Amino acid sequence: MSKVSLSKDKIKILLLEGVHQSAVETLKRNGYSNIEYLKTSLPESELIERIKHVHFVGIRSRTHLSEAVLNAAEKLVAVGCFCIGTNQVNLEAAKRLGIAVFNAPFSNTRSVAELVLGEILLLLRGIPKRNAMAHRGQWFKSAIGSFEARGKTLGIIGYGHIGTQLGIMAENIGMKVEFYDIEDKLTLGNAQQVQNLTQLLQRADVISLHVPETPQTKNLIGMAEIEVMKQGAILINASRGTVVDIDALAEALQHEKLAGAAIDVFPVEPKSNDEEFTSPLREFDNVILTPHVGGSTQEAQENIGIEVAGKLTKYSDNGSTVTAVNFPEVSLPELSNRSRLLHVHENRPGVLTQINQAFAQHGINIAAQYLQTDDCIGYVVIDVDSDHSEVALKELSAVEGTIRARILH
Ligand SMILES: NC(=O)C1=CN([C@@H]2O[C@H](COP(=O)(O)OP(=O)(O)OC[C@H]3O[C@@H](n4cnc5c(N)ncnc54)[C@H](O)[C@@H]3O)[C@@H](O)[C@H]2O)C=CC1
Ligand SMILES: O=C(O)C(=O)COP(=O)(O)O
Repeated sequence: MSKVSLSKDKIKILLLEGVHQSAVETLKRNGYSNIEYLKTSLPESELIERIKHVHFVGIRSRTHLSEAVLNAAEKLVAVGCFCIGTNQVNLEAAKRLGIAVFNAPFSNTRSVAELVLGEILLLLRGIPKRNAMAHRGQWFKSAIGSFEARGKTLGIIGYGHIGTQLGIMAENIGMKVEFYDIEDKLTLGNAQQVQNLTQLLQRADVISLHVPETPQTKNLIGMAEIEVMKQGAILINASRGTVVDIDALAEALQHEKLAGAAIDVFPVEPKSNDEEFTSPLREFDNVILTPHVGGSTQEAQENIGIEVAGKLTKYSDNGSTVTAVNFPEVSLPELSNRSRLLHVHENRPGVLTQINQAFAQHGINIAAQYLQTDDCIGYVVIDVDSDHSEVALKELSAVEGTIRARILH
């Protein structure tokens, strides 16, 4: 159990993977100056050492916050994922330890959709191959294997924030859009939801993946799925590397079942720009290979920096967990002339009663109380008169089932 009551200059923040400077500026503007900024991710052993002393950590998709890392993070209050995906964090372990995790669910979605649209156009025209040949001095002027996008069918797997935007843009250039999603979705434009994945694979000229990494999406596209795709179809994956069986894709390209592919994410990605990228796809001229840059634009990164740093400062300053991905969400008013106690506990019967009884015994008046729970933890926020705050924190910390308690003045 950790108890935190610190002035802002003592709150240590570790930012990894070169998050945008807008994050640093946002934190500083809010009074947080104790920031360590690294351009790379860190291997697990080094992370375990560094994270021990840190109250907030900011990462992108490359840093793995495993259970072992989180267990070592004795002081960690929250994690900021400066991206959409949170699969790199053991969310359950973080929750059990009372560590809130935030992300930026929208800020880079447009960037991914735009990149994919460009790739669709280039692949339908066979440009990646012609480009590679031209670089080698070969002149391949021919209409063979070169098509307009107009009238072709785009099959989107995962019709969420990215899939929907891509669908609208693709319709604007005359494509027919169909999608498969495990949820019933409001269709935008003239898109049509199909009932099963096989149907989508059979009908689409281009398949683009926009699902999260989950146990269900692991190898969602393998040999059997590629087999049912149209002869000469195109496959695009800018979601997560685990979603496509890369060996199956390489084989399909070898046999010219597929006319091309664009892959931005890989089962194993280099840890830094200095490490060599290895993949069986490197040999294919008709594959656009990009180094996980779907969301890497100036606009997206700047907005993400502001958004996630804003969520971290809000949680630190006022306790709000709105949009946390692994935590009960509590929206809180500004704190004025009082102290606020934040208490994360195991969700078991009687915790609130214990708190209220302990406060009553010590004559601590509760000015406001907010509670949200999920099946695993509860998060209660209590505003008290500042005179009583230290006693209140002591009492709160002694409550059975307490995971973390902290105080804000
Ligand atoms: N390449 C890059 O740089 C980036 C990659 N991403 C990846 O793209 C993914 C999607 O992003 P968003 O569209 O913002 O997410 P989202 O959560 O808005 O949409 C995901 C959609 O996939 C659906 N889905 C989930 N499991 C499915 C399954 N098994 N089969 C079919 N549909 C399924 C969901 O119902 C949802 O509609 C992210 O989870 C992230 O992994 C996101 C941003 C940048
Ligand atoms: O937002 C996401 O999920 C991404 O995949 C982008 O990851 P990145 O911040 O570029 O490492």
